Amino acid sequence: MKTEIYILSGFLGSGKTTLLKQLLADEKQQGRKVAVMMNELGKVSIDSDAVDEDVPLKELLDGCICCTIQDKLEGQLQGLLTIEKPEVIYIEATGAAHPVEVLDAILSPLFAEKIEVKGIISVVDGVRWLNRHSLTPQIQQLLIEQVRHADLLLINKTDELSDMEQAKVSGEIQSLNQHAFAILTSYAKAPLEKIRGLSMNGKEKKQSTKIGLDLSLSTFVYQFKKPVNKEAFEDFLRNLPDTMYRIKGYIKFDYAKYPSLFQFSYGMPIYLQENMNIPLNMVFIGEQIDWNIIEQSLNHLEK
Ligand SMILES: Nc1nc2c(ncn2[C@@H]2O[C@H](COP(=O)(O)OP(=O)(O)OP(=O)(O)O)[C@@H](O)[C@H]2O)c(=O)[nH]1
Repeated sequence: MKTEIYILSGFLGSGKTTLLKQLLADEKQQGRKVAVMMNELGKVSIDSDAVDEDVPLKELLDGCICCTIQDKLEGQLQGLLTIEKPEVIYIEATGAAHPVEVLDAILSPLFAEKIEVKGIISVVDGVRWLNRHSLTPQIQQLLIEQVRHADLLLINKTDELSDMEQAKVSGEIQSLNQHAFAILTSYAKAPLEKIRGLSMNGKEKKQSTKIGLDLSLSTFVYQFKKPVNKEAFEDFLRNLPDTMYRIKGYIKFDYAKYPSLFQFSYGMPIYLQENMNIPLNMVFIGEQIDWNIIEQSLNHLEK
């Protein structure tokens, strides 16, 4: 059984913890084994009070997921997966994290096959959204990215918005992200079956258009069975669409004794020769990618 992972994204104070509490109460009813990972920008995490004592909690203090503590997150996740073996993990990402960075931080090629990322749920503070123009351009951009990359959107704090304002926020948000289901909520009260029904796996995801293209952010894990030719692999890289944001994993070239760790982000490839055998898993994160074509090309490299 794979461990399900849900990412709760959204700006500071938008209502992520309020949502998390409901999800945890529901998990308790279902009797599933749950873990929570949180990261906060400040030193002290108040939100951990929201979590029951029997839920393993890994707090990631001192920074956002995206940069300083990415390795720490990976290590903690691996620890959880090998020791506690929860059935489901909720990751409450700080308001300062970009969804691609969060996905990147949790999808390690060493244990990607043990997890199933169910989706990114972005909680938007409706009031803050309407007043966003008073925020710095960087923060406005981050708010937009969190909306654009969500699989499910909660437009929260509707109790503080008039009907007209609610219509305005939902219109703006839905025009930024047409594939995600958007729900107007007060105190993040969302139908939980919408959350449970999410899937981010590029190949399992319901295709959203006739041409079979997946419009949203999605992930894919490939396992090489054979060594490949480096020139052919580099040809494959050159033909990738610009919306392939990250690739990382282990690949073995036909001339080498051991695999190389390969990293690719925004078009830049990096190779690092390993000195032992490691399972040849490669993780892909992209948007609007036809994963069947990627899989066929990778299969072809192994011929
Ligand atoms: N009026 C109103 N307040 C809400 C709503 N949802 C949450 N709040 C309040 O907003 C505050 C922040 O909510 P949290 O759930 O802690 O938000 P968060 O996104 O986890 O915040 P950080 O942990 O700071 O990122 C709390 O005081 C909540 O009680 C809502 O729909 N309406």
